[in-house]
Amino acid sequence: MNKLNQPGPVRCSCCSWPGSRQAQQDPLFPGECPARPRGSSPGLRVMCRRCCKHLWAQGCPLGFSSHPSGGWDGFLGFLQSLGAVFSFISKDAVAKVTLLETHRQRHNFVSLQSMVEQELSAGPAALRARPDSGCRTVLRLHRALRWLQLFLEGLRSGDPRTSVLCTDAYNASLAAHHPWVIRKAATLAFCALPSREAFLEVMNVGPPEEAVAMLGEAIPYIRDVYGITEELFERHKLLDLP
Ligand SMILES: CCCCCCCC/C=C\CCCCCCCC(=O)N[C@@H](COP(=O)(O)O)[C@H](O)/C=C/CCCCCCCCCCCCC
Repeated sequence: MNKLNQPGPVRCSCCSWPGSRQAQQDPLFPGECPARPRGSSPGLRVMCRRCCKHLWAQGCPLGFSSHPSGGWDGFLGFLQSLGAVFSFISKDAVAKVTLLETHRQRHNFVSLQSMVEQELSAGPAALRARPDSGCRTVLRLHRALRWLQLFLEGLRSGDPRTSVLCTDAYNASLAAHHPWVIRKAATLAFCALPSREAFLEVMNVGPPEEAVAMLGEAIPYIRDVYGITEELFERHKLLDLP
C-alpha cells in the first residue's frame, strides 16, 4: 500500500522518523530519506537522517532529536569514537542536543519553524536575553552543519589531507564565532583526525568509490537543510543571537 495512504504515522524507511501529519499530506513527502546510504555506519545514518529536506522542512521535530529514532545518537557516538582528544567537542554537541530535546519534549515542538515562532512570541529582546533558548542552540549547530558540509565536500574532492580539510572547513565556518582558546584547541584536535581512507571506511557503504558516490548524494541535502535554516533565521534576524 502507498505509504501516504497508510493510517498512522509514515516512517522514513531510512531513519524510522515518523513524519508529521503535514508531511504525510504533502505529495512531495517521499516516505523515506532520499539520501539513504546503503551501509550501516552510525555516522552516516545520522547524516542521512538529518539531511532529509522533506522531513526537516515539513515537520521533522527539530531534526535533531537525541531519541534513537531521531538520529543524533549515532553521530555523537561516531564523534566519541574518535577519542579523548575530541571529547570537548562531543561534550558540547551532546549538551546542545540534550537541551534541544528537552525543549522539544516540554513544548511539543513539531518543527524548527514552530520552535522559532514560539520562542519569538515573547519578543526578540527576551529571546536574545536567554542563554538557553532553542534558537541560539540551533544556531550553533547550524554553523557546525556548514563545517560538516565543507569538510565532506573536501573529502569527496579526493584530497587525502583530512586535518587540512577539517581546518579549512572550520576556518570558513565556525572559527569566526569561537574565542581564541577554542580555535586553538579545535585546530590541535584536527591534527589527530584519521586518514581519508579511514573516514570513507567508517561510512561502511562499501569500497571508497561507493562512499564517495554516497557523499555526492548526501551533500546536496546538507546544503538544503543549511539553506532552509539560514533563510528562516535570517528572516527573523536570528543569525547573530548571542
Ligand atoms: C541545525 C543543524 C543540525 C545539524 C548539525 C550537524 C553538525 C554536525 C557537525 C559537527 C558536530 C560537532 C558539533 C560541534 C558543535 C559546536 C557548537 C559550538 O560552536 N559551540 C561553541 C559555542 O557554544 P556556546 O558557548 O555559545 O554555547 C562552544 O564554545 C564550542 C565548544 C567545542 C568546540 C567546537 C569545535 C567544533 C569543531 C567542529 C568539528 C568537529 C570535528 C569532528 C571530526 C569528525
